[in-house]
Amino acid sequence: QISLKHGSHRSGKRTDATMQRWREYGLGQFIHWGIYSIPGGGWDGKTYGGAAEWIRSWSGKDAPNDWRKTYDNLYKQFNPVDFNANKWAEQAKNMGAKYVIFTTKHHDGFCMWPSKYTEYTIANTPYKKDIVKEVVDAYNKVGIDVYLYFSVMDWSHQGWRYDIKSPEDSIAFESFKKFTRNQLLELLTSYPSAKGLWFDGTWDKSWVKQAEFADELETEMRTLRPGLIIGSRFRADDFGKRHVDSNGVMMGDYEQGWERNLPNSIEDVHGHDWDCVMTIPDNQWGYNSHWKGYVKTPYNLIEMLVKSVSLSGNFVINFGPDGKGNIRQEETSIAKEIGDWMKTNNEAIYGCSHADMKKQDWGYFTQKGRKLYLTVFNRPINNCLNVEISEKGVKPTKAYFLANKLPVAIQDAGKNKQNNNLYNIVIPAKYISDKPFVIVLELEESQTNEKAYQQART
Ligand SMILES: Cc1ccc([C@@H]2N[C@@H](C)[C@@H](O)[C@H]2O)cc1
Repeated sequence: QISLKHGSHRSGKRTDATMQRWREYGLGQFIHWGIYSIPGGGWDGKTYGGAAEWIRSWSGKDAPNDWRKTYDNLYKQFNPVDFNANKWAEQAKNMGAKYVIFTTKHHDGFCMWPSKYTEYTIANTPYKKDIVKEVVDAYNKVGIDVYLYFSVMDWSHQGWRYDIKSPEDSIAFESFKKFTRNQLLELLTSYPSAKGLWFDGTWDKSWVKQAEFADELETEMRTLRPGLIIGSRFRADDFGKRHVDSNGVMMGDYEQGWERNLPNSIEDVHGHDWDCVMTIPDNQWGYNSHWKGYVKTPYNLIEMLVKSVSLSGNFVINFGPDGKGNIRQEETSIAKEIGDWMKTNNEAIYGCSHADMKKQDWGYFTQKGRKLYLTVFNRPINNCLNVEISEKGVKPTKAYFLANKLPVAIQDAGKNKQNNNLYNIVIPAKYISDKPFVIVLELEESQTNEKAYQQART
């Protein structure tokens, strides 16, 4: 055990109601929207390869000439006339999202709210209005909780440094730390209904060296907003360790490392709360006019959602509106397909978590109380869903389609070598589905188990 002043201040999951609400979300929406959405990954008719929200950092042959100057003046033309936060919120509601993570400030430093601490904000654009407020109000109105994405790394600020290598650097970075604290407190006081902060841009050596400052700032924010939810990506410990401290204990309230990635087993989760944030194309968060490579289908995303919940995590799908405030057609149709699926099957998602069941090839288990939800992606040729119950004295008593409650047969398939009970859940051959479907399996303590309990009691 290494003694740490600025490591994790809590081991194990948070047990308060606010965190339980977070745990039950299942599905979230990420929105990356900012000045980078105007170029959309290209300029002067030429498109570039990297992630569109990083276009300010491109240079040389990878960017138009005189690019930095052009980029830093883009805000003067930012006027998203098609933006309608209520339309976005409605679409997210219909998709089945329970929370949204919205980019208040990405790495380029442009603020989508009228921050008092810099001129580089929405207030100084033709649009003028407070976009963060419009998003917070519209999403809250339809019952979707709002989380604010904030990039600590801020390329536009004079005091930002990648590393601190000289007295000048440390003086400059002190001004940057003050600025960062001011903006975070400003966000928390301006948008009191925001439930949490989703931090990014915290890998720079300069920031990793700020264990004490970041720890005190996190405490200050949690004091200002009791119940505030902050992930593992905000700060580093005394020795620069991030996400988990030098004793291997996670910092923050949930693991934020699953970016464009998913755990493969419950062991990978290490008992933490976690979210996976996922792009629809391979690796574009901000609007890119030319999606290159594979674009995930609604069913790829639904499988990732069900897999996330089956491993007790939340799944967050990213949308990148364009410079005029439109959500692109590909994202709209994906939101619709997922929403249609969720309307029928959301009972297998909301409030569900990992079931201590052996993973089967046909799909995933999620669980809520004594109900198991079997979401089938790979229907077996013989229509038998194998289920193996290791918990002694527990047996399935009822099985039915979630969609229409029609019963499904349960076959006792004996025991395996490990003496676990095997069952086949038999899908009627005539049942046809071109979409993943859910079967509910109700479990009960079997009589033998209760009898044993009775004997023990007399
Ligand atoms: C190497 C790398 C740094 C930052 C990112 C940012 N995190 C995502 C949530 C997006 O904001 C992306 O720009 C992605 C990859």
